[in-house]
Amino acid sequence: MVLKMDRSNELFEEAKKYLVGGVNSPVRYFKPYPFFVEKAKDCYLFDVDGNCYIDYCLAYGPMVLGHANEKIIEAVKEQLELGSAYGCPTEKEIILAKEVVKRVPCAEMVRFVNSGTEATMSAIRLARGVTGRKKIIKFDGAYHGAHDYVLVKSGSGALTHGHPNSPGIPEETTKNTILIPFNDEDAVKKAINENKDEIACIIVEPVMGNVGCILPKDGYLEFLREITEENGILLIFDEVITGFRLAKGGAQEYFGVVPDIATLGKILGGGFPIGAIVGRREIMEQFSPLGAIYQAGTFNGNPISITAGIATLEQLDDRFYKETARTAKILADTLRELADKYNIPAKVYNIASMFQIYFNDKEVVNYEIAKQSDVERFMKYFWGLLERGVFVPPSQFECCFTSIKHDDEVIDKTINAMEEVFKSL
Ligand SMILES: Cc1ncc(COP(=O)(O)O)c(CN[C@@H](CN)CCC(=O)O)c1O
Repeated sequence: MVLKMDRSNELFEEAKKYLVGGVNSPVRYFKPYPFFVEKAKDCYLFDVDGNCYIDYCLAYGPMVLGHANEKIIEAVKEQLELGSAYGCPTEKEIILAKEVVKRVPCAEMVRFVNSGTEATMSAIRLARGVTGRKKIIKFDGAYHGAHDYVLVKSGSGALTHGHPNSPGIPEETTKNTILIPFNDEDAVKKAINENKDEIACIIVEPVMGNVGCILPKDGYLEFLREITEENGILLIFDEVITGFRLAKGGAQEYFGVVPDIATLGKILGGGFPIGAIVGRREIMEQFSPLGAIYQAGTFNGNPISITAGIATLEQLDDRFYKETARTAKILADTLRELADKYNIPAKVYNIASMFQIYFNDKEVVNYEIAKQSDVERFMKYFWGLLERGVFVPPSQFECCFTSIKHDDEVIDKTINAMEEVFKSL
């Protein structure tokens, strides 16, 4: 079965002349060339060759209400008539900030920015400014956006395309970034003991969504909370993926562990650019203009993203969380059953609406093990699904997501496609 992709191929040839790799974000690039999207609605993407795909990528996470959500469109259309950027504060920023504070356990105050990258970059600066310490701990394979502090042993596209350590970052910067394996308590203790009183923060994805889907071991997040408190280290939960996805209050609510600072993005913008840093008042008030730690942005809190965010959060009700978790579990269980039925070594992980399969016979508890997965077999799985109208992110080191629009009929179609693919894996 071969997909008709002639127009995408033409566009790709044209795109490559002006856009590096024909794309504006490396994760969107896959060989021989990506499909180009014409439009999207609910759980579907429609490409320029007339192909329709059930979408489990959801633009790498934001589109949990489905594409072109009517209430978001209506709210944003109304706002567009009132203007799109004022350079002045608005009431809507208060409204959304209050909604975030209501949901996110560690949030007493909010600073809106325009991407997860800006959020984690500013959160790390905040931690360093507040503690007066230079060093940070991040975990092998974690991806916290594309900035200098964290592009070391990074996941997501950095790992997919073979450059987890990006060139162009001075050693003077990265020497302050301590790398350790996820889910390894001794490694944390050792790093802290070897860098006594020098570590400003530990930044962690509570569930690692950028090397596939790696869950924290029981008690691991609680352990991080305790050991950071004991050592005057600020704990940052990077909830750009897990925020508002695992629960209304994200991973903090789901696991019952409250960090000092959290970073948010993706879902919060309802399909428009957004990021946020949240935390306790005495920490957040050290940001400019009250404090000296500078953080700023032309489009910070812009009326369009804020409007979309308000319209999004109000739709994330109990049914949303129950349904998206149910469908993700059905698909994860299906993948487990198919791997057994066709005798293919695989491990499948799911939590709330997140799931991913690793073609690996070991339990995937960290980056090193994830990297041993059979990525060639994964891409065969990817193409097999795509040819059957199902789009998962084109990398073993990304995560799949369900939306509220992935109903039982869509799930059944997906299961049929998965069954067909496993026959020839
Ligand atoms: C946990 C986490 N933290 C920060 C970021 C950076 O957010 P953005 O700058 O892409 O909005 C991300 C971004 N995720 C990737 C995909 N896994 C974004 C996709 C892309 O780079 O195009 C993230 O997952």
